[in-house]
Amino acid sequence: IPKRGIKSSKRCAVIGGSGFLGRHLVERLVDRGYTVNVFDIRQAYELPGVTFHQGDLCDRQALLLALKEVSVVFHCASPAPASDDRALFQRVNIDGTRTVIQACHEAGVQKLILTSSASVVFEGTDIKNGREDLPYAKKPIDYYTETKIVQEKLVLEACSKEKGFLTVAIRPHGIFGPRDPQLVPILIDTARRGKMKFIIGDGSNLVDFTYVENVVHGHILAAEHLKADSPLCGQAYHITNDEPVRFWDFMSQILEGLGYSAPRYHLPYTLVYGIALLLWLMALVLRPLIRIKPTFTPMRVALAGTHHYYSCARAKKDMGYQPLVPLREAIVRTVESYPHLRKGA
Ligand SMILES: NC(=O)C1=CN([C@@H]2O[C@H](COP(=O)(O)OP(=O)(O)OC[C@H]3O[C@@H](n4cnc5c(N)ncnc54)[C@H](O)[C@@H]3O)[C@@H](O)[C@H]2O)C=CC1
Ligand SMILES: CC(C)CCC[C@@H](C)[C@H]1CC[C@H]2C3=C(CC[C@]12C)[C@@]1(C)CCC(=O)C[C@@H]1CC3
Repeated sequence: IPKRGIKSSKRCAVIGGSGFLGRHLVERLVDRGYTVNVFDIRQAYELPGVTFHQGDLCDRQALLLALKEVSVVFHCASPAPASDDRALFQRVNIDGTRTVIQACHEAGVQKLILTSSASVVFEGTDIKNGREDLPYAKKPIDYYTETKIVQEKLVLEACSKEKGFLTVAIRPHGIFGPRDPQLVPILIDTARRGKMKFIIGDGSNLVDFTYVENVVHGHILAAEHLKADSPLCGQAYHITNDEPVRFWDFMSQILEGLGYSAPRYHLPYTLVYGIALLLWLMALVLRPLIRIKPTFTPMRVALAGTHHYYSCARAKKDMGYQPLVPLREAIVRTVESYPHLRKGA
């Protein structure tokens, strides 16, 4: 029988706690006096006050061991978007999230905080100051996004005040910061291969990039404000730096900060998108024979060439969210954290 109510509210589990966001979240939770269980397919580090449970979140029995005595669960595990593996996304993000919800019920967990994504409403066309009531993308831009939509719906629909199980979804966008395995490493790899010479479109499109510590702050605020009588129950919240920036200015600042040239020449958006689509289709057809990983995927081109920034008004109103680290400072800290990616290093 689940024992709700007698557990410490500062005992939590972070599923995906070995990952980029997960580890920053774990570190902050420990600083705030939480006892943390990490559940992940890999153990990436050790930290006093943190117990590691290695396992796959699709394995309910393994999860149950990590959720024992836990009152709050943060679920921030996902296969990397770049894997582009439909079956894997379906298994982990959809079936696995069902298993997480079931295990939370069995273990008597009181709160589940999901890391969703602002991309659940993005279809490859402009979004300006988008609010959470925008409809989910009818034509999601890739398999990753398709399964993030289903995942978010599953978690929000599971919210039940009657059962004493409360859920909320955090939708960050373009997370960056120290130890990020995606944005900066992919950008620098592309530059090193001489492919960062072009700006896709006219370069004026505004986008949200969110410093990892601000994303962590949003998650902890959500967990601490999520109560049966709070407006957070079963809701989604955008968490960004609240400072939309030109996509190409942001990329240029990172590139120049690490000693690389910023892109200068312009290419028409529709041309690059068309080529990316063609390459993606070719890669799909050839997959049984050879695995090709194009750098400029349709998803990346759409992200690089359209406006997509989101309003955080709901998070400000319901949980008092304000970004802790402004964009300028966040870029400086990020650039300093990658000495090994500097030009010539
Ligand atoms: N990085 C970004 O820009 C954004 C990320 N997100 C979401 O934030 C969350 C965290 O992303 P990142 O930290 O960037 O990714 P990450 O790849 O660094 O971390 C994900 C973690 O999940 C773990 N994991 C994957 N499959 C698992 C499984 N079957 N069982 C247990 N653990 C598993 C991985 O081992 C990894 O440690 C994800 O849910 C992602 O969808 C949302 C918006 C933007
Ligand atoms: C090759 C260049 C045109 C772009 C290099 C940078 C990109 C790798 C990143 C720019 C925007 C990022 C982003 C994500 C991953 C990394 C970028 C494409 C996400 C897809 C990660 C997962 C999400 O939920 C949404 C993110 C949107 C922004």
